[in-house]
Amino acid sequence: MANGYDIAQATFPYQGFMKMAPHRVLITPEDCSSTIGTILPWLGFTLLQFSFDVNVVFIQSPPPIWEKIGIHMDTSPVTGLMGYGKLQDQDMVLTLSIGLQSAECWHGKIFMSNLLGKPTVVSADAELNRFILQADSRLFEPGWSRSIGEVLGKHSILLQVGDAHKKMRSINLNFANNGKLKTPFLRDAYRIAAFVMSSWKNDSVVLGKYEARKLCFHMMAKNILSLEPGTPVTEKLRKEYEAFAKGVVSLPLNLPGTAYSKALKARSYILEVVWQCMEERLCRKKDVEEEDAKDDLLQWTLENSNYSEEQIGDLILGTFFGGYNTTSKAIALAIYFLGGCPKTVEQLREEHDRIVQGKRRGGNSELSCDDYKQMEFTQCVINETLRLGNIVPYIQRKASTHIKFKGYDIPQGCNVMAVLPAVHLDPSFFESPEQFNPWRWQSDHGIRRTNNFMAFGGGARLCPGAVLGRMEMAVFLHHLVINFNWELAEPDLPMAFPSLDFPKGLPIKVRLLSNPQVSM
Ligand code: HEM
Repeated sequence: MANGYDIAQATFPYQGFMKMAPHRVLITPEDCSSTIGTILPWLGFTLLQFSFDVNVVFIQSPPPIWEKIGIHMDTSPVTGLMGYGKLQDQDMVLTLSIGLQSAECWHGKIFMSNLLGKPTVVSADAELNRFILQADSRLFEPGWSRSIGEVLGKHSILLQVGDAHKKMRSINLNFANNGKLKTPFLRDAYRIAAFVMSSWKNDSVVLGKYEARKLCFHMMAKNILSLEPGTPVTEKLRKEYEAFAKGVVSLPLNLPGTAYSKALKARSYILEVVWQCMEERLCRKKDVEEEDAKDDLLQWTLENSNYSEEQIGDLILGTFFGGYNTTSKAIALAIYFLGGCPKTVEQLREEHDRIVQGKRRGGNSELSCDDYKQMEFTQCVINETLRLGNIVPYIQRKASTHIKFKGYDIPQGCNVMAVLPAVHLDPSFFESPEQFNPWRWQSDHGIRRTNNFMAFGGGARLCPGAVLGRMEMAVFLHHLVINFNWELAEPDLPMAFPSLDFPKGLPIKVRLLSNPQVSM
């Protein structure tokens, strides 16, 4: 790849699923019942899931014994729940599960395993993944883990089926509709990104992960509850949301100190804030003049749905989670990838400098919808970040009925896990998949389209915030490249225990460009 940057050579651990071709799956059932095959994964899994902070420390200092016997925990988002290693020179992958069979054998791209004690069909196959995503909702229902249901709430959109799902989805689609993207969202993202970066001092170190989270949090807080950045209520809510987000994918152990129990506490606090906002709005409703009415998700839902207090709470928590967690991780990953790829930054900067010059000529200061449309290379960078980054590494469903697919039987009631990175990192779909290469997305007709790109899911549950998430990423990158140079202040690899994160917060050293393009 002429322009590509080889992430693999930059010790970026994203190779996990590429080892998964059937002929490389060599562990036999007998090996599975060995001590290494059962105790280690079990122990590993328990510890890893116990608390996110413990996870990170644990992974960063693997016991030397692991190295000796040739097992290393794969810290890649690709194999979030799995350990990968070599035993007697044979590749093996162990699924880490708490069940009777704590280790399973891998047999090709579609296989049965036992995850968290539940029989699960794991699909690393592009066709089956598409089938799962696109299938009629009568075939598959949501199969997310208990922690998701309990932390996000029983009315969460991720758990809804049939008409209840359609109804909640239409509220989400209305929230993130294209019309809003053109004006309020673009304006808010522009201002909030400028606000976030205005505190970056020349030659200082900032934590990229938290800076990205600030943008995404404030975007959601403003457009969901009309909360402005910087107020005490917003800041307290932001802290609680961090705890909440960490517990969504966690072992449902309600013991003091676990990510799960912290998330449940945070959930109660956030719901109190939401309900208080609701009450204020309902009390003021009659007195408020039409033009003073809030234009946010809460107001829209109050006026246009017959949802209960509980349903509104879960809707808001879910939209917040969807909009805040994923997009901020995508932005942090983009900062990380771009930091190692100066050619991309150069081309990105050219694109954004051109936009800024155009704006100056037209006498505008903020970004317009037409400016956004010109960000073609930026969209390639975003696609590539999402392909390689795999922020949502898998999608969980449950077979509602007995399903046959290409000679495989999926029993009714069985969990199904569509592993998205397996497709995104498959060399038959993406040449040199381990390379961060935004140019792969360019084509003579604009941005290349492929049904092997599944970062936003697909079908009836396709992410309703995809366009909004992309726009936030683009606006953040706009401010970043036209104002700053940056580099990693110290090594910090993205890890996936249990969900993608930068253990040190992605410390980057930022330098103001000598001719920054906008005043912040
Ligand atoms: C880069 C950013 C994002 C990524 C990678 C992403 C990814 C995804 C994926 C893969 C799904 C499908 C889940 C499934 O099939 O069960 C999904 C669903 C969802 N996303 Fe996003 N998302 C992003 C941004 C956003 C934003 C900004 C919002 C907020 C408006 C949002 C709200 C949602 C909601 C509410 C769902 C559930 C949809 C349903 O079940 O019908 N997402 N997202």
